[in-house]
Amino acid sequence: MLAIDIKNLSKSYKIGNTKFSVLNQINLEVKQGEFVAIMGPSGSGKSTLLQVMGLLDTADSGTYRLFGKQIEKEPSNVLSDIRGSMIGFVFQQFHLLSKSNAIQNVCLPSLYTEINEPTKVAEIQLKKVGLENRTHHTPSELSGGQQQRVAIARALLNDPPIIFADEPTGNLDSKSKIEIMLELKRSHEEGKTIVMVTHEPEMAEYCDRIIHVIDGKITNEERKRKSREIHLGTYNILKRKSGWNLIKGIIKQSFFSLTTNRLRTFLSALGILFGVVCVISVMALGEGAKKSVEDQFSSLGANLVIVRTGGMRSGGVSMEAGTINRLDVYDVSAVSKKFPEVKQISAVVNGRAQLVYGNRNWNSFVTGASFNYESLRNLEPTEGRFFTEEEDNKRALVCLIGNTVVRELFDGKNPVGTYLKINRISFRVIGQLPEKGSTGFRDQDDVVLVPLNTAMRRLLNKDAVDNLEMELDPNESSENFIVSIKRFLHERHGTNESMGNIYQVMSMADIQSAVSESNQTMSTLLIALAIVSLMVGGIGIMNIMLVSVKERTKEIGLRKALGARESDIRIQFLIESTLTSLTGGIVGLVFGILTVLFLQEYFGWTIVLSFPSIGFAFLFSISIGILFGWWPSEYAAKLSPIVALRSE
Ligand SMILES: Nc1ncnc2c1ncn2[C@@H]1O[C@H](COP(=O)(O)OP(=O)(O)OP(=O)(O)O)[C@@H](O)[C@H]1O
Repeated sequence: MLAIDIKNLSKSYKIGNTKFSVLNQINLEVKQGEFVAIMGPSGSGKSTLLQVMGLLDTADSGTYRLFGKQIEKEPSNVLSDIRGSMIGFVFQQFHLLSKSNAIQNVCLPSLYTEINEPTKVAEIQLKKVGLENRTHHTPSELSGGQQQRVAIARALLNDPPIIFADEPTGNLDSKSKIEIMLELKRSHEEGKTIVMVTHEPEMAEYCDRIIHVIDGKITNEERKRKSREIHLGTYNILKRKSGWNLIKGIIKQSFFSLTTNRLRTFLSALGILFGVVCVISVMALGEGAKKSVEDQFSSLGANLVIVRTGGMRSGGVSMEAGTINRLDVYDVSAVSKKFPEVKQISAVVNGRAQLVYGNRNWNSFVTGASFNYESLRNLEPTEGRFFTEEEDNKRALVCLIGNTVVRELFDGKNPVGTYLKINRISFRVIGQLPEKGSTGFRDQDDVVLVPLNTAMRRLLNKDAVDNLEMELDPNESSENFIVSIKRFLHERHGTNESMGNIYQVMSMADIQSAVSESNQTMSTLLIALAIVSLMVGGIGIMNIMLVSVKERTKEIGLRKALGARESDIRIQFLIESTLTSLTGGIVGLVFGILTVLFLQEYFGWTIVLSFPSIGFAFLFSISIGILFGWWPSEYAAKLSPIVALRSE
């Protein structure tokens, strides 16, 4: 069986609309075990012929059998597998990976082809080429001759039956040229078929046979010596690596490539990092805002509805809310009777008063309400007790005070049992109200609470009440209730809608859902912005990946020459972009959590860090890596091996 059997092979290159014929009806036979040199003037087509024979390029017409296997119609994956298992390449420019050391470079083919104990084989090959003391040197730490010897060791790793060498001595000094030729000769003596392109007659002298090519045609042949006849029979093709074994190797390579280019990796991960910090913070703040709104409203009381007297038009003049009080204490029983859905109700009066304790003064807000105000407004005292119905009926001089008043007048000490002057009247403090916080425009803890009748008759001198506050059955629609109660109050007080918005009714549940809705809109908007920033980060990754593909085009060509399939290259670049965005995602996650904790600690903002938001940011960053890495990976995968190897 012939090693190479070429019949009527032609190839042309197209530049613009013009076709240039490079190989013209080539017929060539190379026996197993031959050492053949191809010579000819520059531009005659020697390298093109070698590349077609090495399956790095394809011919336009003609037939080609390599060790009996018909090549022309094979798909690119099969060609990759044949290159990986049957062919060794030695190039003029060595094509070593600059960041990998000698042993790593020699082992590279084992990434794609199943080779037994590749490191051991690599060490043996490096020893054979006299580099046993240079195994951990990178190409920049080796001479040109030594680099080419590493490349020869690499070409021999998979023990291929044939080696294609394109000007292997072209870049070397005369001493190194001889060393390299001796290495090739040794391989030849070990049974390899070698086809070498050279323009140096001295180098061709090492070969058995010289083929002269001029203008894409074989013009003549010279036989230097008789070749040893070798018959390998059917060559036992090495298997391509597959499954986890293959992926594991590619992941290792990706890690290596990312860690040897740390700055580039860091810069491309930066966009994702900021994006994830934004997503985490915005989601935590959004959830926090939602929670604080819920807390605020639940502290106001369950399903609370407040009726207050609004403005009224008098002779065409609109008057301010609360100008005319039409509500009275009798409305309480009337409403309870009329509306069974009202579970409890209290009349409320408000005013301001001067408080004096010892030599301290404080102007505060006074509220008068019924004894059931405790359950209506969730006001269970933190110290002492609430006033009773009896105390309300007797207009007792007792009060409960809010936290701000306790702080201003009592230095935060328990005030229960002391006497406090409210508008010069002495009241006994019977309880301290729970903390309610600020609603934004009013400090709800700056308050003194007294029984309704005490407030109306002894403190504020009011006949009318300011508000009716009630708890509505949660199963009732507050919308219908608001309409009914307004109508009822108009009827009771002889007023009507045309007189103005006399009764203003607020349902806390409605207000809460309105506030939550606007919060939701705000956080959706912010999340959208954060996602846009992640996208921008993704575009950053894509740009850097594209630059990286361009920069590493030769490396891609080399990997393909050594047996990498399109899918292997695609996976490698996809893993690189995904690992980059994942790194950004993980670091962003840590910074995001720290940012959120910082905001909570120093600004006192309510923050809710939820696992779904962390998971979302994490998964999103991986997806960005895959999404934006796809195009550069596809571009790299589709590069033709020879175009990639020849790129500048
Ligand atoms: N990708 C390409 N596109 C267009 N023309 C090409 C391409 N590659 C090679 N050529 C042309 O094909 C011809 C043969 O090139 P090839 O590299 O095979 O020649 P060679 O004999 O090896 O030359 P040298 O000894 O200078 O390397 C040259 O004229 C070259 O310009």
